[in-house]
Amino acid sequence: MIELRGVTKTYPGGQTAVNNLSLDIDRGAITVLVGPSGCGKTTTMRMINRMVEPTSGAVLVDGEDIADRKASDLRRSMGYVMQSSGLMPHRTVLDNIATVPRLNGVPRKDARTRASELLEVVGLAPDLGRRYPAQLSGGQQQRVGVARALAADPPILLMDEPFSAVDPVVRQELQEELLRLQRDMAKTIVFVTHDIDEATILGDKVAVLNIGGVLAQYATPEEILRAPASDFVAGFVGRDRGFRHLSFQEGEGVRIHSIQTIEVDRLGDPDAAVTSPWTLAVDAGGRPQGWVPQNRRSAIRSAGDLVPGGSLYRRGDTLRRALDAALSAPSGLGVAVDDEGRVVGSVRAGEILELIEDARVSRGRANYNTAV
Ligand SMILES: Nc1ncnc2c1ncn2[C@@H]1O[C@H](COP(=O)(O)OP(=O)(O)OP(=O)(O)O)[C@@H](O)[C@H]1O
Repeated sequence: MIELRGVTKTYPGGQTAVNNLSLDIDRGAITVLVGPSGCGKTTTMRMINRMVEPTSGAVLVDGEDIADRKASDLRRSMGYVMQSSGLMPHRTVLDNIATVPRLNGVPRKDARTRASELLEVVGLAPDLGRRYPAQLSGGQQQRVGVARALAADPPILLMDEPFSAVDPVVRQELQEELLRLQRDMAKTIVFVTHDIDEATILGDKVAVLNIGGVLAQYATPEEILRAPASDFVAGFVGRDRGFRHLSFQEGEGVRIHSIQTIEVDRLGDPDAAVTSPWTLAVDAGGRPQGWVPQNRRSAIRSAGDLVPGGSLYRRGDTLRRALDAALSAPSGLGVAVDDEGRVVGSVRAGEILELIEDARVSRGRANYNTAV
């Protein structure tokens, strides 16, 4: 566990970046520090590996004051991933990943073997290991940055805006990858971001900081969305928080209705019945391909003529996914699929809203009153 005990950092020149911050960071979990630009996130993180020394207060790791540890040893026991991947441009990807193990005395061959394994762990092809960082895309560089931070198998991983320089699609992939890795690794991860969505997706716990490194709220993402502790937090969490909170509500009770389907191969067959206002076209494996509106049946003769579908709801997904499936479907019928992606039926927005309302009521009035 990492404990910040009344930590303050005033930079030379008088800027107080972090003011009397106390925080217990759980072992084996992802703790996200989030807040507006300049609120002291990076300073806080850097006090954990002594890249920045606190002006007062203490940081403890497993009960030991890190001021008593040699800074270079401490840093090697913590992986560090930055926004710009921070890779050394004149070294190959493999050598970059092997850097810290080499510094720790691991023989070159062993360090490179481990580096190759790590490339695979972070989802990169082995042949990329021979390239130089400039020959990789931004997203690939960030993956290498993660591999390098993991190379010495440190119990603690510090990640400072590691995914903010890549486009939203790659960013989502990297977030999913990190969560997948974390399920196996169970590292103690401290993750800095200014993006509240990223914070709520990744964090087991989220610390919202205000300017001056003042802790505004420290709670689970679910709680921060449901019950922001102050106007500042509510404002920072921003719009759609009610909707985003649905990400934390299980969609198990969602009713699945039967749905009329037609195989795409039969679209050209005028005898193939389309009796519902909207019929879902499926491939031979039963996977959804798009919609046939009854009033345009004659114009839809092949897969290319179909009206595109919306998002899909898998059984067990959250209420947010269920509602999104229903709202994004042109038919108003959210398509529900099984784990293999085969259509199992449809879900309806009105029923999902009823479930949301039921859940709200059963959470209890007192609880809800603190949320609004
Ligand atoms: N080396 C430094 N010397 C003086 N002031 C600094 C130094 N580093 C940071 N600061 C100031 O301390 C405050 C907090 O900076 P910090 O980088 O920790 O914030 P942050 O929340 O990580 O910001 P961002 O999201 O913009 O990266 C800012 O006002 C910043 O200008």
